[in-house]
Amino acid sequence: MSVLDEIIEGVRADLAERQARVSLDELKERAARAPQAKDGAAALRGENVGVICEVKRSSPSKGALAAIADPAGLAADYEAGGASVISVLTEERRFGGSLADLEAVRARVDIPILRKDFIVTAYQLWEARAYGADLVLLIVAALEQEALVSLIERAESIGLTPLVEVHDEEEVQRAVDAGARIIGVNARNLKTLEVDRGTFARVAPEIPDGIIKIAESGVRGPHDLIAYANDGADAVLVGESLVTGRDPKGAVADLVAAGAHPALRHGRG
Ligand SMILES: O=P(O)(O)OC[C@@H](O)[C@@H](O)c1c[nH]c2ccccc12
Repeated sequence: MSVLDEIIEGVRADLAERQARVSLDELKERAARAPQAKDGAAALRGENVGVICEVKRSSPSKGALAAIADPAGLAADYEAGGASVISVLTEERRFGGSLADLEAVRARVDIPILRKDFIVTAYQLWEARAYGADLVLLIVAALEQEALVSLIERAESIGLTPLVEVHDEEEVQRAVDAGARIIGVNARNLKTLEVDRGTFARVAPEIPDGIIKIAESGVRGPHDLIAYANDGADAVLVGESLVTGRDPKGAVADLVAAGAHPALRHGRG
């Protein structure tokens, strides 16, 4: 069984428990009371290279990264540094996240929030909305094509913006066929957990114009953002280097400043 399969097995077990506790109707009522979803695509389509900053305590590849006692405080630092979007890991077993983290971050920041999890059913989309997310990650490698199509449609119908994650050219084709408008190329292979920073440059040319392109994983600082931007990234998604650094706000500000450099505009369409 691959790491991805193992993660999803755990996610399904935890999901079954929540479904037994909270009915879909209750979730929908809660979603109706949540603040209206913000436009996630608009936040990523700006002139400058956007920076999606992640709240992430641990990962299957590295184990514990940072305790993050105050996820909302960290997210507020990201926002103050100029982040376009906050990504909140809600997977519990391997990433140490929770819906409580999502809720706390929502209460604190005004910019759009991405729920980062392994979404396999519509119930999780309603959770995302109920706890204040504006975008959701949908991982092509984790979903049958039919499920991918229906989750994209359902997400959009309840106001969520799907960020569809791919790892290779074939998955780009599936994402495009399924109607993705934002595609994230993850440099970390979820089956082997290895990071290959060349993945984006290889895969991004297969993404049609008009679709927002995000480079995910492996950004250590401004030089990696610039490299991804030169290969056509509209935004980058950064976790580890921010949560393990001493000055998250300053680190985000440095990335944002690099992403605002006029020279980068030529490489992107
Ligand atoms: O910590 P990094 O290397 O900066 O990567 C962040 C993000 O790309 C990574 O956390 C991620 C990308 N896709 C995912 C899917 C599930 C969980 C996590 C992820």
